[in-house]
Amino acid sequence: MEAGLQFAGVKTLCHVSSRRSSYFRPLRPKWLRFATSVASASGLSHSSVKSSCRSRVLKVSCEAVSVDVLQRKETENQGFDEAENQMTCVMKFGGSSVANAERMREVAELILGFPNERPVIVLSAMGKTTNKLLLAGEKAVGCGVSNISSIEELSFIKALHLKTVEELGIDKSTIASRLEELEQLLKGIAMMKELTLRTKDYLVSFGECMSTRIFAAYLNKIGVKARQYDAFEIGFITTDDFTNADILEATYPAVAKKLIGDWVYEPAIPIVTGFLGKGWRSCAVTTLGRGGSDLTATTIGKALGLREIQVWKDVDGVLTCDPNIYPRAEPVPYLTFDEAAELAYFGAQVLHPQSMRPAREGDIPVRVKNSYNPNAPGTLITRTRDMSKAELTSIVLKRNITMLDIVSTRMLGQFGFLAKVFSTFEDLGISVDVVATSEVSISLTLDPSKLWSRELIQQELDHVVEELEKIAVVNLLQHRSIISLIGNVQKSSQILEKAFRVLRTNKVNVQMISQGASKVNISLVVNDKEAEQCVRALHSEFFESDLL
Ligand SMILES: Nc1ncnc2c1ncn2[C@@H]1O[C@H](COP(=O)(O)OP(=O)(O)O)[C@@H](O)[C@H]1O
Ligand SMILES: N[C@@H](CC(=O)OP(=O)(O)O)C(=O)O
Repeated sequence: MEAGLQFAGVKTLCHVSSRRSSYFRPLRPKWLRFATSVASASGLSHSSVKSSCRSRVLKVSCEAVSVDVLQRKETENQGFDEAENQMTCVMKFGGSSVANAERMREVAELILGFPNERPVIVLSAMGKTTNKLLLAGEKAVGCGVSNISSIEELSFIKALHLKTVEELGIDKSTIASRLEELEQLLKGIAMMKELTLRTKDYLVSFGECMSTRIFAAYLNKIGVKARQYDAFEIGFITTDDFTNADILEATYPAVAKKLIGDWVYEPAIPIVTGFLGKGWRSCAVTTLGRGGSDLTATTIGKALGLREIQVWKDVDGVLTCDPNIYPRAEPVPYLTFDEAAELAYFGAQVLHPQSMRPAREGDIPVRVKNSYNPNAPGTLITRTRDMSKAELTSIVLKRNITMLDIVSTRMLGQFGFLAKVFSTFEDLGISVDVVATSEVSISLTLDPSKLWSRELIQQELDHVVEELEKIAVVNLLQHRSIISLIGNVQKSSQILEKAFRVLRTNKVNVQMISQGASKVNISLVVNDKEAEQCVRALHSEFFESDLL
């Protein structure tokens, strides 16, 4: 029996007989995953996969072929157990999961507790290191070069990392040069008296660069082969939007090629920095926005075609609302990618807003788990789920929103009004979140993540209003919140009936309502001051009324 990897023009790249211990065992999903990874690693997009009882054929859409991974193994003429033992999943651990030496030990144990998995590990910076680095940078701007070593946050970061290294019994040299470089960088910031977005990204990268080095060294020390990777060195190519960069397509084949190539050469658990990338023009370190390690994990999952992506947090999964607002929030067992994306986009801090995109594209399940309570089932996020009994899944709050009411000054029926409004936002580079329209009026909210990360906010808003006032009467409303009801919008009447009953009882006036095209989200805009109380009341109604 033969299996083949074929490329467009039906060029056979290699045939491997099943008599030998082979790369490809026909009809096995593992084989198919591997072949897909190799195609990706070679920069080839695969267009179709065929299978028959005699062979599986992977067709790809271009002829350029460089499958060095295969060729190397063929010449070694070995069995391809490593390929059979491809990496199986990605496990991402957030800052809270790797906050100190004890937590790192527990995470190592947790990973080793899955003997059937061969994971890629993605780590965030230890504990609150990212916040501390940013604060240290801000202080450095004004404190003078000679005072750098007395910045409290720098001392804290040094002490935390050195203590961790010592407690784990690994060599100080693992991070010593990083700490020295960090101090030099802060001196540079003090000298320049400025902290640009580009420098901010370089500054925060020290967090992930140190946590991954420490963890990889610890695994090696306890006899588990591990290899540390800086994402910006292995093909995480991004836009040059410092502090909020987007991952570019070129990332997938590059990352697959590097990780699979190294694994095949000598298997070792990859320990990859979350959150970081490399700007395609600047070649400087970029970051993917706060919480961006989730996106690193899903990107690797898609790049390698892994079976599962796990994100390990400090809560029992995605909850029915933010536990900081309402501690009785409950874990949500199942979500679709659409629900999770909407939930993340509308402010649930538990997942990075862009992180569902690669998982959805690669159709790879995402499991949100608690590293403090590994036995809890967590949340499983997949393409589809049984919605027949689902009503509301989760309630999300996004605070400090700016809302605009725009009413056309022209006659009813004037075409082109909406186009003019949106082209104004496009010209000013401002994204819009929630929209409700009639023919001559439009209410919308502005995306705070795009807006608040910039300076000159008030001037920008004034400018927006000035531009829009050329065609409309504009009312700017600040200090609003969006409450998003995520769930089965096929039951929207039922959801709205309950929601409005609660809001009426609480004497809350809804200022705008919108149901997104994704059909999983109804958004309500209310005053900031009333928002938390609304979320608590809605939670009681939707998730606890059975208990009363
Ligand atoms: N709907 C929600 N479900 C779960 N956690 C939420 C939700 N909304 C907000 N959170 C907060 O998100 C935190 C987990 O996200 P994050 O801090 O990014 O984790 P990590 O740093 O471990 O990746 C939780 O501790 C919780 O306070
Ligand atoms: N360290 C980065 C990236 C990240 O993803 O962190 P966490 O997984 O702890 O949210 C941040 O704090 O934003």
